Amino acid sequence: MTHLSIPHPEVAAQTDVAAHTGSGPSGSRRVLAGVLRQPAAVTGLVFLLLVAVAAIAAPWIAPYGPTEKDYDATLAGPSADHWLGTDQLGQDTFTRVLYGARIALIVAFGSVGIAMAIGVPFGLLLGYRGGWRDRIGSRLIDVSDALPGILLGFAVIAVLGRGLFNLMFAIGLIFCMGFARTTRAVALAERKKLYVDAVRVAGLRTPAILFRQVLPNLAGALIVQGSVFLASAIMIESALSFLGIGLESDTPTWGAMLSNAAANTQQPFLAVPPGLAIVCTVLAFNIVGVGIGDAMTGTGRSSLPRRRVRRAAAPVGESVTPEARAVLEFRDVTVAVGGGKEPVPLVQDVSLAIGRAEVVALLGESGSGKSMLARSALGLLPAGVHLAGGSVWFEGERIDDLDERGLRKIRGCGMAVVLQDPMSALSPVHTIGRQLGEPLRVHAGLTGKAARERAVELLDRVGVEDARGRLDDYPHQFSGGMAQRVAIAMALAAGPRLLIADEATSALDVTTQSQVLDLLLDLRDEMDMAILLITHDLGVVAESCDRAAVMYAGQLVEVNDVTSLFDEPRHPYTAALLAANPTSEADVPRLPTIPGRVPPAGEWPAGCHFAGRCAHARPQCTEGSVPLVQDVRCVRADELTLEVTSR
Ligand SMILES: Nc1ncnc2c1ncn2[C@@H]1O[C@H](COP(=O)(O)OP(=O)(O)OP(=O)(O)O)[C@@H](O)[C@H]1O
Repeated sequence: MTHLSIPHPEVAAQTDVAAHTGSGPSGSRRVLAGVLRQPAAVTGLVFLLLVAVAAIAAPWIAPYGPTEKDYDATLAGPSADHWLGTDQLGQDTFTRVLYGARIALIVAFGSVGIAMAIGVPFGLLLGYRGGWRDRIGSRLIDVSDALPGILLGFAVIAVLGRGLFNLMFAIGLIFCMGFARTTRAVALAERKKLYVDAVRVAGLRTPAILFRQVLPNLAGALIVQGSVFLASAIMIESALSFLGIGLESDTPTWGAMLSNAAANTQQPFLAVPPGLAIVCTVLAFNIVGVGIGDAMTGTGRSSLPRRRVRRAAAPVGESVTPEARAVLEFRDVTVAVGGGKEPVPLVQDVSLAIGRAEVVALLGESGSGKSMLARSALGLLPAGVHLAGGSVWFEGERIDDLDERGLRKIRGCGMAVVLQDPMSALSPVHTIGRQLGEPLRVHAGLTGKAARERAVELLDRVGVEDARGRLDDYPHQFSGGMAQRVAIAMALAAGPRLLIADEATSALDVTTQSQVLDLLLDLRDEMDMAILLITHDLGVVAESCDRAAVMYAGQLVEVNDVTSLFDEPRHPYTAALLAANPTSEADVPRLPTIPGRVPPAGEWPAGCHFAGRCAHARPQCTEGSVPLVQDVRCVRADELTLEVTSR
C-alpha cells in the first residue's frame, strides 16, 4: 500500500463528501430500457421522433413553400397534388402541417426551457432555505396557480407584443411556478438527508450543494413534469394562435390553421390535419411522460435506506487532557428544541474537550443526546433545535456563533465526519472519482489530472485495491467496508484536525470493523488527528479510545480514561451500561439489562436523571440538580464502589 502524505489542512483539500442519491447512475440506461418495455410509450416515442424529423426536414420534404399560394385550388380536398387539401388561399395543408410541427416543437421546448430556468432555481432556493423565504415563495406559487394561464399569456403578449420569443416567454411564465412547486417539494425533503449534511460539512457552498448535489435528484421529476408541460405548451400555443394572438397570421401554426378552418366551414376537412396533429402530439408527449415516470419508479433514491444522522460528540470539559490544547471544546452547552418561553432541553450543560490526536468515545443509550451534541459542533442542528446556552470552540476559536461562511472554513479541513452508512452518504449518481474530486477541488484547488492522482493516492492509502481502476465506479459497486473506506478517504482529503466518526463501524462485519478501526488509528498517528467516536460498541471503545464520555438523558454523567472507566466506573449508570454489554465478562447467568428506559426530553426528573433506574439511589439524589464534579455526576460518587454487574 502506498503511503500517502496527507496534505496539511491549509494546503490540502478537505473532507468527507458524502453525497446524495438520485435518479440513479446507470439510471438513464435503466429508465430508457424501462420505457422501451412499454408499448404505449414506445409508440408515443416513435410518433414524436417522426414529428421531430418532419419538423427538421420540412424544407426538404414539403412539396410546396409554407406560404406558397395556388389560387386555382382554394379550399380543395385531398388530391394527388395536395395530399391534405388546401386552404382558402390555396396554401398546401400538408406543407403547413409540417412547418407547423417546427413551430410547435420550438415553442414547446423553448417555453419549457424558460419555465425551468426560472422555476427550478426558485424552487430549489425555497425548499433548501425554508423559513420565511419558503413561506412567502409558497404563497406566491399558490397565487400564481389561481391565475388562469391563458389570461397570463394574453397579458404578457399584450405587453411585449407578438413574436416567437415573446410567445415562448409567456408560456414559460405560465409553467415556471409548476416547476418551482415540484422543485421546492423535492428540495425540502432532500435538504434533511445525510448527503446534504455531509457536503455541507465538506464545506461546499449553497449554490454548489443545490445545483450539483440536490438538483440531480430532481432529474426524474423534472423530466416527467417537463414532458407533460411540453404537451400543455403545444395546446396553449395552439389556443393563442387560434385566438389570433399567437404568432403572425401568415406563420404556419397548427392553432392558426384550426382558426382558419373555423372561418371556412365550407371545407370541413380543413380542420382535420391540424386537429389531429395537435391531439396526437399532445397525447404522445403525455404517454411518453407517464412512461418515463413509470420506468423511473424504484430507480431513484427512495430505494436507499434513510439513516439516522449522527455527528460527532465531544469530550468532557474539565477533563481535557491538560497537556494538550483542546481541538474541540464544548463549554456548558445546552441544546434545546422549540422556541417560546419554555424550550425543551435535549442536551444540558455539557462541558467536554478533545485534545490533539486524542481518541474520545461518546457513549450512552439511544436518546441520550450524543448526536445533538455533535451536531451543535458542526452547526448542523435540525430545524427547530438550537443552541440554547454555552459555546463551542475549535482550536481556541469560538465557532457556535459563526455563519455558514465561517463554518465552511472549519468544516472539512478542520472537522470532518464519517457516517454510519457510507451508502446513504455517497451519491449514487456520481462516480467515486468525481465525489472524491469535489473536496479536492473546493479545498485544495485541484482539478483534472492532479485531482485524479490525489484521489488515487487517497483511495490507496485507505486500502481500496486497484484504486485507479475503481475511480470510475459508482458507490453501489463497492462493498460496505470498501464504501466506508471511500468515505474515510473523502473525510481525510483536506487533512482535518478532528474526525467525527458517528457509528462509523456499526454497519460493518467484525473483521471489516476491526480493519477500519485500525485504519482510523493509523491515520490518527500519521496526521495527529483527534477522533470523536460515537458508538454503542464498548469493545470498540476499549480497543481504540483514550477516554470516554458517558451521556445519560442529555447530561454527561462520567468522563474517564478508558482503562479506569472499564475497571472502576464511578457513576452507577456507567457500571450498568458496562454490565449490559453483550461481551461483558461479568459472570452472570443471563445478560443483564438496565431496567426502565431513558426518560424522554421534557420529562427529565429533578435531581439525578438516572435516579429512577439506579440501584444506589437515595432521597438526596432527587433533591436538587447534580453537578459534574471531578468528571462524575453522582452525589454518592465518593462513597460508592461500583462493580460491573446488574442491579
Ligand atoms: N429533529 C429533532 N427535533 C426534536 N427533538 C429531536 C430531534 N432529533 C432528536 N431529538 C430528540 O433529542 C434527544 C437526543 O437525541 P439524540 O439523537 O441526540 O440521541 P443519541 O444519544 O444520539 O441517540 P442514538 O444513539 O439513538 O442516536 C432525544 O430525546 C430525541 O428524541
